[in-house]
Amino acid sequence: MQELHVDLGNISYDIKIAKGLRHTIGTEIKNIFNGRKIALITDENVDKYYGSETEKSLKNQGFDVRKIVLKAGEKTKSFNSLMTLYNEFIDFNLTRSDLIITMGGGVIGDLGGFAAATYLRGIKFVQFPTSLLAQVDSSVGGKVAVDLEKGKNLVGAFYHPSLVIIDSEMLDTLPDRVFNDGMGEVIKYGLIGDKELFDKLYNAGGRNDVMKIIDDVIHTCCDIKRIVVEKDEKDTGLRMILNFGHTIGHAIEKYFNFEKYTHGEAISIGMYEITKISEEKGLTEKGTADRIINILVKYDLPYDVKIDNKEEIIDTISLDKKNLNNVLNLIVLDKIGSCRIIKESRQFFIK
Ligand SMILES: NC(=O)c1ccc[n+]([C@@H]2O[C@H](COP(=O)([O-])OP(=O)(O)OC[C@H]3O[C@@H](n4cnc5c(N)ncnc54)[C@H](O)[C@@H]3O)[C@@H](O)[C@H]2O)c1
Ligand SMILES: O=C(O)C(=O)C[C@@H](O)[C@H](O)[C@H](O)COP(=O)(O)O
Ligand SMILES: [Zn+2]
Repeated sequence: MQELHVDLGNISYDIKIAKGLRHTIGTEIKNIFNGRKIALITDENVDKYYGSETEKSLKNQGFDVRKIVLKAGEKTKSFNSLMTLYNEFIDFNLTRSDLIITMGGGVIGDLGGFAAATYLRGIKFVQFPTSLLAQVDSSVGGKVAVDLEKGKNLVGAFYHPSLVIIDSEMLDTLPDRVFNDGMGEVIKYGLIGDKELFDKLYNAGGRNDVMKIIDDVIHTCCDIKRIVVEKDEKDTGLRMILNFGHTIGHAIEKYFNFEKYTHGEAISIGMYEITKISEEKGLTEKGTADRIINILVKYDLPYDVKIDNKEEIIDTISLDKKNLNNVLNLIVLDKIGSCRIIKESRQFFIK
């Protein structure tokens, strides 16, 4: 088992990473929770593979479990789903001494985490991430949210889990497209802070090679995120680097109505596009954008996209949460493995 401790004073928590950990989830939960009721939130795909085993493992420890299964996909990260969850919690008489577990990808983690942050003004929750993206990124750091029609994660909170349980064997049931989507965020970690990780992924042959070193890859990404979040929990400075590629990426997701591109795909385009611009402006080492294309192609990730209405993208960028007083905080690479935050206006995106 590999373990990390996110040190945030009285809201600190552990991240546990081990193959097969799902089989003992009941015991892991028993170690950190002495209440009785658990609302287990998941989606229909994850439920199909892991729903009954997880429920059984929890019930074997004496917990009273209510499994709530939502539709899969980004559109589930909505106020409608929140209402469904709140109503289920009330029906189950879930109280502040009880627990929520989010078992799924980033959609279930972000939505269920926000439900946990707000129901009864906050009840304890555990992240049990099942997609690559959720295991390397979204389950850690406490950003929980829902989307609005106007954009991504526009309503949310910083609300940390009490524990993160990661079993990389669960990635075996991921469709290739979803696995590669998670690789978008993994590549981000290499680009912003770990050239060695980037080189490993660049030289790997694809999914099978990555799976040979998967626990180390997950540990490396979670550790980078842990260090950043410990220094800037509330995203007022350093944490913005975790948003590399997201200014454009989130706008692309929204432009295509959250249907055409997944999050990892959209930020892949965002990472390439911003690097192309920053390289042209002499802010980034020459050749970096080409290396980004090469690695994205290896994982079947897109890097460019035809946009008819560029104004709309730029308007959405104005809603980016890193914008303060009309100043855009953008993340650009110095070179692979190193980045910085720059302050710009929307002119940056207009040639
Ligand atoms: N909070 C954060 O810090 C943070 C970080 C990165 C991304 N995000 C958010 O995460 C979301 C994307 O997460 P995602 O890519 O996990 O999407 P997702 O939750 O939609 O999962 C992707 C697909 O994989 C399926 N799936 C998940 N685990 C599976 C498994 N083990 N076997 C088979 N199928 C499985 C799901 O049912 C879904 O169809 C976006 O909303 C993004 O904004 C949040
Ligand atoms: O944890 C962070 O901070 C991140 O920026 C991680 C991102 O990968 C993630 O997509 C996050 O949800 C984006 O946050 P937002 O503040 O831009 O909504
Ligand atoms: Zn992201």
